[in-house]
Amino acid sequence: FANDPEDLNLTSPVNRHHRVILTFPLVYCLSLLSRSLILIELLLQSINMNLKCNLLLLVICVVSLWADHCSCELFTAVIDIQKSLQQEQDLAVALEDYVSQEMVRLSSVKRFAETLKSRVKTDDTNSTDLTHPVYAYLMLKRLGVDWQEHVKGKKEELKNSFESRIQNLSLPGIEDVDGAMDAIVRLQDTYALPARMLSTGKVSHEFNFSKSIMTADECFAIALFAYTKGDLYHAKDWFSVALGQMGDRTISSQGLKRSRILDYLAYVLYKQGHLQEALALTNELLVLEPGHERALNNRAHFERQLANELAAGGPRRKGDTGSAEDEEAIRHNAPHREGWYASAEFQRYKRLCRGQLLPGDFESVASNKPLVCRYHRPHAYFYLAPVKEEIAHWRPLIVLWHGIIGTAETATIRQLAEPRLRRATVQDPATGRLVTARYRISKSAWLQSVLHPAIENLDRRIELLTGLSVASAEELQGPPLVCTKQLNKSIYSESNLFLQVVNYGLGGHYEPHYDFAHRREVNSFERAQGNRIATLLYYLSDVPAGGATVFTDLGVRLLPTRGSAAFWFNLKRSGEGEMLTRHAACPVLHGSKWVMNKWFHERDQEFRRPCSLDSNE
Ligand SMILES: O=C(O)CCC(=O)C(=O)O
Ligand SMILES: [Fe+2]
Repeated sequence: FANDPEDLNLTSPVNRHHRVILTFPLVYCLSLLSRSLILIELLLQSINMNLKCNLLLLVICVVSLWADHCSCELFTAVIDIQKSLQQEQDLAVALEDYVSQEMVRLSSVKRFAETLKSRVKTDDTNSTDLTHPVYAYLMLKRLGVDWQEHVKGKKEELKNSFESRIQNLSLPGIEDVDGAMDAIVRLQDTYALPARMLSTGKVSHEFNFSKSIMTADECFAIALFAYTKGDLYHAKDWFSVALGQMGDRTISSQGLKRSRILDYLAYVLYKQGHLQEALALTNELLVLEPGHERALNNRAHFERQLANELAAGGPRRKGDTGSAEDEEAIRHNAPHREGWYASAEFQRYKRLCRGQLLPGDFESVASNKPLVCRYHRPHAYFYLAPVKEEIAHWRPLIVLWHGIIGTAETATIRQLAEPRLRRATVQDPATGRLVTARYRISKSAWLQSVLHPAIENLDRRIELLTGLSVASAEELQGPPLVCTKQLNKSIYSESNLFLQVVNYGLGGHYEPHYDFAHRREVNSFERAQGNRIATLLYYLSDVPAGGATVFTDLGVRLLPTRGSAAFWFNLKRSGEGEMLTRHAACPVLHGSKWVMNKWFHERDQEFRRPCSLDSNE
């Protein structure tokens, strides 16, 4: 059977060449890429058919160029995506130039072909003549070299000049389109957004981009993306929307066939146990393409299954009916959700991101103290301008300090960080190596205090505010943990003040984690500076939708506001990690989220935050 439910890969209508389709632009947040490709398509249509093949090559060449040269992972920082918008015009001009040069070249090739043809007609050379060395030489030259020079030489020349021109642009790559699709599906999953809503550019009640209505092709590509990842739940949603966007058409303007969507959708429905619906769609497909072999097989298979079920006493319990409960069950059973993504913690994380608070959230187990907002004067420095402190949680203490960093300061820091942004990494606990990961989508830059007086001022302010020393605060980006082995104490006290500035990407997030290192981790912070005793997380931007910082074990949700900072101790006074500080950055739904981390280390805090004999403190 084509549709053996045990064998997804074999029966799946997806094959490798679908990856090409996946490279097409689909997501409004990468609309520049989408428009570039539409431009290519328009150029294709507007010129004569002879050029079509040639230009198809051009498209392939552009796509492969993107794949080759762009390892910059634009999707991992919104600021980079914004910058690449400027490239669109340059790409359009480069393509237009290339097309006109190609047209000149092709007309010369055409002329050459005509000359050859007329020569053949008038030439009376016969095979005996070719025993003559001069005749033979002329003929061999003509056929061996001359035509190649005419056709191949110029082509290479044009292609190379076009390629080098394109290489100077930092265009998005295939990984960016994949990253954008991944982001869409992540946002959909985290914030429980229906594909229909997203397809019209609506990510929340406040944000509705009517400019960004997705076409059937664009929805289909996201569906395929989810499908290839084994995420049938979201694939089904997007295939359905793609079908809806087709209206009555049997083929879209970009060549997507209705039958193809029906094929996938029927299969996904079947995999989810919705036999009746799968059969209905397969029948619809067969009306369009009566000879469709897989559909014929499938129909027979579905009918047999339905008959078996009927014989066994009607449809299976809930499940074939597409009820909400069943959807939920499928969602949990979907292959890619096993383990972590199906865990209670991940569900709690998503709930907190959505802002669905439950009784007990924000409440300290060990304290009945009410949460308060107050003016805080930890030092005489703050006498005239007290800090606006909001207690978000008592034990462990998590506070928000509002207006702790000015708008001009946030702008300066963002400017300093921008050219230094690199894809954020995480440490592989087993090897100690820094690696990129899907669970952390952002770019970060490390700024030294001496870089700008604004940072030095800030450091002084936070030393007075937290009572902690910044002398052992985080060192160098690459790789900070490994570096601790090589750096000695004197280096720390000289180049001590580093800040990590982060710009999140599309749907950018950082899944639940601890900021402190576990003892079992290779290269844990222990050696030179000690572990990360506390975190100060500055918010350098507002985030219009999404992007909250959530503490999954405490049920605490902090909303970023430009100029505020969150502070908490990662370690107990005994030096043990505070396991309740597990926290995460929720996916950014809309906007460009900037944060800055200051990680304080244990060293130099001995007298500022002395140990306690109480192991719980
Ligand atoms: O951006 C946030 O909200 C949290 C960031 C964070 O936890 C981190 O960078 O370690
Ligand atoms: Fe963190």
